[in-house]
Amino acid sequence: MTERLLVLVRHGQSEWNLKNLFTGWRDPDLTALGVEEALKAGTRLKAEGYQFDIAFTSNLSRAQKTLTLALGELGQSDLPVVKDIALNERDYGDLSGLNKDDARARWGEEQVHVWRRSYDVPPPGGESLKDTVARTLPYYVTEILPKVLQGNRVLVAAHGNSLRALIMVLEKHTPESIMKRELATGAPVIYRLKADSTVESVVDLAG
Ligand SMILES: O=C(O)[C@H](O)COP(=O)(O)O
Repeated sequence: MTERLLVLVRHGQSEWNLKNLFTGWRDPDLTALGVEEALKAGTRLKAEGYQFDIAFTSNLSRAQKTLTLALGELGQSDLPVVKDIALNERDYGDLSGLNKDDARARWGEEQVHVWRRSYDVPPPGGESLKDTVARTLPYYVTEILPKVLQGNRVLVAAHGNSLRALIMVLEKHTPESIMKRELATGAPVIYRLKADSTVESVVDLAG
């Protein structure tokens, strides 16, 4: 039977997650905790018996490092890895590098929440989740999904919002319900797809 396994994992804690800064396309490294979370993602997947045929990641170091560390724990350091800018984090535009609490003090709690979690309101100079879906979904459909449907076991290491963009489609969220779908750092979300590419089962190792 064709397995159609797709595992998504958000990178471990980054230096800028720790400093509470909007990150987007900026490229901070993982913290020591982030390294631990990435290793734990690999050991948890290994403990549950998962192995992969191909992995995808973004052009940003925090996701690439998370993938490398997880693959090391899985004993799969030589797995083919495809890196693409399409899986980068949502571009936070002018907010990039600003402290999230300072932004709340300046623009108000409500406005900052809208920028961070609404579907179609972009932060100044940046991408909304809708914009992020517009760049990640075509990549998913043309590059990732065909591999899954062919029976390859696929691991994707990327970012909170580039993965929420894919999850919106996979889990059929509405613009309202996606606002509440959070993704923990380093916690794999395991999907089995049906032959028609819809989701048969999902297990979020965060919850
Ligand atoms: O880019 C960032 O700042 C984070 O990775 C995700 O930020 P968010 O929690 O504001 O979506």
